[in-house]
Amino acid sequence: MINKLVEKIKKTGAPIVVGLDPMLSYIPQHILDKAYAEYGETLEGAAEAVWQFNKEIVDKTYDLIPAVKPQIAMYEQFGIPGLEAFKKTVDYCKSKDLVIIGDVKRGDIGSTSAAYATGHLGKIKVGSKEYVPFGEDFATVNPYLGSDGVNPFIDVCKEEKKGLFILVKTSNPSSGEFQDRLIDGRPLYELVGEKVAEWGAECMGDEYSYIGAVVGATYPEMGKVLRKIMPKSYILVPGYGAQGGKGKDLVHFFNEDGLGAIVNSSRGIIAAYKQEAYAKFGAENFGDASRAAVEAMIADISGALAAK
Ligand SMILES: O=c1ccn([C@@H]2O[C@H](COP(=O)(O)O)[C@@H](O)[C@H]2O)c(=O)[nH]1
Repeated sequence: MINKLVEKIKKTGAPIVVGLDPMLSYIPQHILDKAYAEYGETLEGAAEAVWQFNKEIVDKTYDLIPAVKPQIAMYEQFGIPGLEAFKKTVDYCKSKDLVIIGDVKRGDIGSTSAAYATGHLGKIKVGSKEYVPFGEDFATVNPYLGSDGVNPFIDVCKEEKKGLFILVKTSNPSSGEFQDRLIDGRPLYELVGEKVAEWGAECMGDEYSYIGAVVGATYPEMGKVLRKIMPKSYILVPGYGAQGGKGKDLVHFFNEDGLGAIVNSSRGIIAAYKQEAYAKFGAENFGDASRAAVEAMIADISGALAAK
């Protein structure tokens, strides 16, 4: 799957991911009204609105982008209907040939990680039948339980040709509380980065490893150091747009080949119609606003890379 991701990035010229993080407050009223008319003001109604919202955004952007990143928390908040909307979204994105990064941030003791890995990246046998539970291509993994919490994910990736993005340095303001703590004079995130490079070396695709890392756009200096520590790992970079990251901050997340990083924006794309810059589209045309925001993001990042 890493080969497909790299190929799609080269083909689109867009090292970006659209984050499908739907909140009811981002969904235009006409979509909510229609879903509630059909299903009532219920979890089912909310999940239907989420699905219709996602579908329009995917329809308006899929030809520009290599990948999407549905954030499972935004679906879990609507319970079982929300998870059904997550699965429907994954399947729809697959039908559009997009690479799907499940932002699920899982990780536990080995036996539990194995079940998470099966659920998100693998297949499950039930009697004589085999099922694909959620079917993402990549999953985000929390490595802070250590190798035995990560290895079951790697095993499923090897079997299924899938991939991981392992949390190394997260984009949030307090990520330094633990991740920047010094151990033998080195910040913890660097040690985790070294471990990602080690795991990744055993899991090479054609050019890059299918074991990647998450490093926040909000910490460009650390991104520069981590790029060197993990030269063959793709870096998923959240924190662009709504969290303040800009193209010019991100150039050192990329390798000299112009590859090696993929930048996520969620609210900045899916709720673009609420921003002044895209207000002219109006809520009715929110998908067109998202498309314009994707185009602006591509121009920002490729402009910054060209000026590097
Ligand atoms: O360090 C991290 C890891 C994951 N995320 C996730 O990315 C998106 C960001 O959303 P925006 O609306 O573009 O801010 C969201 O799903 C986070 O859970 C992150 O932000 N930082």
